[in-house]
Amino acid sequence: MKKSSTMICAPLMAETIEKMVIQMHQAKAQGADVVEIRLDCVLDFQPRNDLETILRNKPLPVIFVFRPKQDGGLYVGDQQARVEALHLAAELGADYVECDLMVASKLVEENKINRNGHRKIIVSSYVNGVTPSEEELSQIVASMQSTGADIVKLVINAADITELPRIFHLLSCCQVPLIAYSSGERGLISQILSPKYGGFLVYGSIEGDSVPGIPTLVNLREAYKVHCINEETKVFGLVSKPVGHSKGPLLHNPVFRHSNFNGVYVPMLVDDLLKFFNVYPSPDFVGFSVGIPYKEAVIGFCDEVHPLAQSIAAANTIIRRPSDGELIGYNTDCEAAITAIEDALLKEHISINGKTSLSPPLNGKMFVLVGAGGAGRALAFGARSRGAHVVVFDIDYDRAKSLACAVNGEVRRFEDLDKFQPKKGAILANATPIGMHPSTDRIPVSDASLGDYQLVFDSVYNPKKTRLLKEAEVAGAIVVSGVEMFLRQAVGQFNLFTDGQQAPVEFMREIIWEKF
Ligand SMILES: O=C1C[C@@](O)(C(=O)O)C[C@@H](O)[C@@H]1O
Repeated sequence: MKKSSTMICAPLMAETIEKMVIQMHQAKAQGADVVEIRLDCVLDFQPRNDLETILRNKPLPVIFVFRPKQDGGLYVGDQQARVEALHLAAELGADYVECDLMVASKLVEENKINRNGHRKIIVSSYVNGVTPSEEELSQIVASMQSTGADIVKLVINAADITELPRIFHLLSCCQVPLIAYSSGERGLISQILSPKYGGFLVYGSIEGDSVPGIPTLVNLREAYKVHCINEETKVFGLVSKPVGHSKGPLLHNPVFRHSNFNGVYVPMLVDDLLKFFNVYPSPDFVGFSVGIPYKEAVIGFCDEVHPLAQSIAAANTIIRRPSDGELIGYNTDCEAAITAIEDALLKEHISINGKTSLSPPLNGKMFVLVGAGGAGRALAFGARSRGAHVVVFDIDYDRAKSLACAVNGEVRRFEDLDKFQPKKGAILANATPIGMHPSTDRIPVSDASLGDYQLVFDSVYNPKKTRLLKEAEVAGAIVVSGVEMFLRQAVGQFNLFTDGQQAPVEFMREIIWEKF
């Protein structure tokens, strides 16, 4: 059976009917296809009057929900009154009425007797604890369907991203229209990818009135372009922890659309890499970006590693080879960061000398690196390959030492960073997350020492201009934002994700600098 396309539903939880009416119109303007009216949130609810007002003013199809306290709603009154209100909603012409299993059979029965055409009953259930197995989930849905439900809704509370493929399986196999998802950051992709697996609808909140655990309508429409997702859509995920700071979805998704490439890029909050790669072997997930803190550890999960990533011992990109499903690791950070720094030095040279320099701009320079993790390794190898002398600082001295050794550089104690005297013309590069959103007031080096550097680079890209860069600019250094590295590594990833399609670089640059 071909499933119809997934709708976007805005749950509305205003306290007055007047506000509900305003919000229904806002939801429509923000791209909702249907609204859910939470009757249990309305103070002093007057069933007939209030339902009629909603139905008279609705700009979109309406789902009425009257959720009791035990299911996470606000209604504490009499059960009979609740069923009667829902029944009245159906009678007055609601498009959908949602109820819990407890009252489902009663409502379905009454609705059948008075049925007049299209109103539909959604029967919902909340599953707490670990997500049940695929078989158990199918049984739950079957028993819910046996109440006579037109649509079944299952809300799961996954504690780990590795539980979500069970939801995907359920959605793709289910014969009855099904809403199934897990809320929260760890469940987010079960919502975004619902259209791929044929879900009946996904939820998005209106701007300024966010609902915990679900994305906003604008996010669904604009960041994830969920209306463009279908069965064939290829999924790319950012494997990271934390992941919420990433601007990757805001960049990759519009670029996929712009290039007519049927892909979606989603944040994947991964707690355990081993469990993750065991549970996500599906060919639907065709590629990954890798963020903190996994760039080094993922090397161990790749079947093959590109020589550059191998020498750096860190990957920020993984592609699942279509022919055999093998995972291939790449590093697009290295060239991204180094060319961003080189271009800024070349530009400076031209502005001072009026002509371009013939020698590689990093050759012979001191490159002071703070942070010897995955991003730091890429910077160190890149700087070394351009002839720079690398000095490494990290709070983990042994980690700094082993990186310094690998690039024939020097290691220094982290405590000595502020009083370190660099050579004239030295570069300072921050490859730690210090200063990243939301801890934007943090800085890895004291501002007093910043004037000693010719150029300061920060791999942090959110915010665009970190405190480190602001202070470095005041101290007179050339500054290079992590945004430039982020853009360039994403260009490299686009080429790999799309099997060689040319990235629309100018379009990407515009998004990054103007829309972020
Ligand atoms: O370092 C970064 C940033 C990133 O992790 C993100 O936050 O989107 C994505 C990675 O591909 C990249 O190497």
